[in-house]
Amino acid sequence: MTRIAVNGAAGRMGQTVIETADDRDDVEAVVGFDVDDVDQVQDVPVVHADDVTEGLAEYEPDVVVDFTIPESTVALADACVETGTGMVIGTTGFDDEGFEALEAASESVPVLKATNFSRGIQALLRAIGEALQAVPDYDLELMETHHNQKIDAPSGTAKTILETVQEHRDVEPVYGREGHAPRDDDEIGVFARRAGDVRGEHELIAAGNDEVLSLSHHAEDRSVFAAGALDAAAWLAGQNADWYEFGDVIDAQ
Ligand SMILES: NC(=O)C1=CN([C@@H]2O[C@H](COP(=O)(O)OP(=O)(O)OC[C@H]3O[C@@H](n4cnc5c(N)ncnc54)[C@H](OP(=O)(O)O)[C@@H]3O)[C@@H](O)[C@H]2O)C=CC1
Ligand SMILES: O=C(O)C1=N[C@H](C(=O)O)C[C@H](O)C1
Repeated sequence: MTRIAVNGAAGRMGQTVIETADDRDDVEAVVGFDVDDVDQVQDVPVVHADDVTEGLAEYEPDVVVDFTIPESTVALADACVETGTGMVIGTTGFDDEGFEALEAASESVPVLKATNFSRGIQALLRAIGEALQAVPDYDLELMETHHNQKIDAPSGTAKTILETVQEHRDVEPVYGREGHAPRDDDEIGVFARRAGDVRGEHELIAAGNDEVLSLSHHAEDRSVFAAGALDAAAWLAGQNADWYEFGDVIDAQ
């Protein structure tokens, strides 16, 4: 049984992670952290984020699952290094400095970061290289849609899709278009929509030669991300200090 802590316990994803963990017998949520003034989420005690180091020392989780904001994740990394706790990071929107702080933590504790913990997105990422090989000169465009409370844009997943495309095609992102903006051959339009409570939709299209290829994914519920993050936590508990990705968990099956 892997003991997990949940950073951002009172948030949309934090609550879903705690709920999902409750239905499983390989993980147990033992403590949550949040800046919100809550004592517990479901039956899990919640400690204020200011006291995260003390909370980790008291409840001794193997791994912290983090869905918060970059500033919180970076502060959490220090506490994880101090207490020898592994990190599963779902938070998106890091700048270079934040990302480097997490990489530094992975020299002391196991750190697994993914912009999307759904297995479908992992499959989509793996399909990109093969698809682009068959349509080398088609126009590429990338779109994502999320709920109206999402802070960062484009989504972390869209950035990962873009990076994966760039491993196969030399394209430069153009974020939205306005006015006279004719398309260059080597550009990829990137578009972010925010509306309602859309859980997460991503689509990469490749168009040319009188056809349109669409690689798309939509999440129907946050529980898909929670399930993947918990699979990652159970797997990470047995790993040494290093940097890991969600693909490592899938490859290990
Ligand atoms: N990788 C993946 O598969 C997925 C990633 N995400 C990412 O996860 C992140 C969180 O998303 P979501 O759950 O929707 O966001 P929410 O805003 O619903 O939840 C974040 C929670 O963290 C709390 N919080 C803020 N600052 C701190 C802090 N310093 N310490 C501890 N907790 C803090 C927030 O409190 P308060 O509300 O008071 O600010 C809130 O309760 C986003 O970056 C999102 O993109 C989301 C879904 C899937
Ligand atoms: O904020 C969200 O909700 C989501 N964020 C992640 C992202 O930025 O890609 C993953 C998922 O799409 C939901």
